[in-house]
Amino acid sequence: MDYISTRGSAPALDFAGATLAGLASDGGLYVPRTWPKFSQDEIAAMAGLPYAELAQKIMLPFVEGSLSAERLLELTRAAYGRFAHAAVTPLKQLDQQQWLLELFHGPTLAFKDVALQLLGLLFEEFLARSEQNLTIVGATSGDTGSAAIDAVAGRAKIDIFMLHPRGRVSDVQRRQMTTVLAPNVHNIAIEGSFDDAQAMVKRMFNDNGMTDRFAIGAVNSINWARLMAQVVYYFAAALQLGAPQRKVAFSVPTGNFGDVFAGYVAAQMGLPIERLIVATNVNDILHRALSTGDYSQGTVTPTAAPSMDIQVSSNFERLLFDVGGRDGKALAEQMAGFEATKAMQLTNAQREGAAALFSSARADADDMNRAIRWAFVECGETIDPHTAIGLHAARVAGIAADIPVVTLATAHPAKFTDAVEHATGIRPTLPTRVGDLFEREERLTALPGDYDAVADYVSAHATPRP
Ligand SMILES: N[C@@H](CCOP(=O)(O)O)C(=O)O
Repeated sequence: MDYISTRGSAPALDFAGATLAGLASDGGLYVPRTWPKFSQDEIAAMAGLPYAELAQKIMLPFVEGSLSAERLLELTRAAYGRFAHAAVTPLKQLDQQQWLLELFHGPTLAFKDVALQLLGLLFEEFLARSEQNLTIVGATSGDTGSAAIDAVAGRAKIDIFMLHPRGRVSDVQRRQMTTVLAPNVHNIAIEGSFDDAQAMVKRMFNDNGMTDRFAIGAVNSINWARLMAQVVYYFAAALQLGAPQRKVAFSVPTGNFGDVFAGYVAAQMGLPIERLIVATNVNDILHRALSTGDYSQGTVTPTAAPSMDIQVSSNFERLLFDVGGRDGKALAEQMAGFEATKAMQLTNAQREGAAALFSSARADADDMNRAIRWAFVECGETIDPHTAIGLHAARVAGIAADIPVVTLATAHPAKFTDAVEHATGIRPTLPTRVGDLFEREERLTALPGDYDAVADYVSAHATPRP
């Protein structure tokens, strides 16, 4: 399988190359040249497989040429062996129609572990084949940071620099990053929003002064390997609910559009998905784009669901590319317009292509609190604010009663104790596997929201190319 850029001019790469490159050199995102397809019989035969084996089957066509089937299985077994639930992503029934897919049983209690545990191993695998080292530069609104740090802390040939918006992540989220004291881990708290941090990360990939000296790598969902690993749990859930004979809808708490784009990929591969519901908080650029075609960047409003406090959703570019006819040159112009004006109108083809599978809903703080309370009182489940936004959207989406609707439960409620206590009156406790998080020493560097300050810091601390 080879990978092409959404902006049409970067060289095509194989899976190993795309994984190490992260972002394409023309500023675009890598996507597979074609979508691999499974027949309905092939999908039916996957029912009941252990998660690591299912993951190997789903991902094998994407890694062809870079990993053997046997090696991929070793890596998926190692990655998912660290999860605290035997099913890895267990499914829970809430009522006749609503289900929760629990994605927070990994080491850092969020869905990001499902992909990043594997990505850490893939980096190690591919770096061992060459002289190359990797300077990972990432941005986080809360969950990616700790999951990425856990995945690469102490690994040879890797430095990681993780930028988070100062004061805008929960205490648990911050401590999960800043208490990892491995010498290759660098936490940077910047003044500004996640969008500011993400813009700096993307700029660094195109800063020749940096890329000449350092092999910059990505752990955000701009890295294709992240999305590939997230496709698996859509299959896992749908198979348990009767796929491929029965269609399933998914509601996805959405910020950077990576998790829900993985659902789109599952559908392209043949999984019968009724609808993908994009759930946003008041930072609703995606809801506006999908419902009116207006993709214009608003100001970020801090909320109790900080991981979704995002107004520029990187992976939306992958969808616009695919539903807009895969015209890299046209998309490069469209994205250049967005970068210059912070606004863009979807084309008719893009709107119609997206509307065929996606719908969207926006939840404010009241909607979110009501959903937390409903799950708690009516179903006996404690859910986190992000999951609650997904559940709100799932319940108002108007999906036919005979179609199961699965909300992706993206984070453990104990990552957001104050918000959950506010809605339920009960303070959730951290699982023991997280350990003494609040007793540990923290280490972080505060920097202004200024690209040059961040680039100087990275230059001073990263290992140059050999
Ligand atoms: N919600 C994310 C923001 C980054 O998203 P990613 O999926 O592109 O890594 C977070 O929690 O950091």
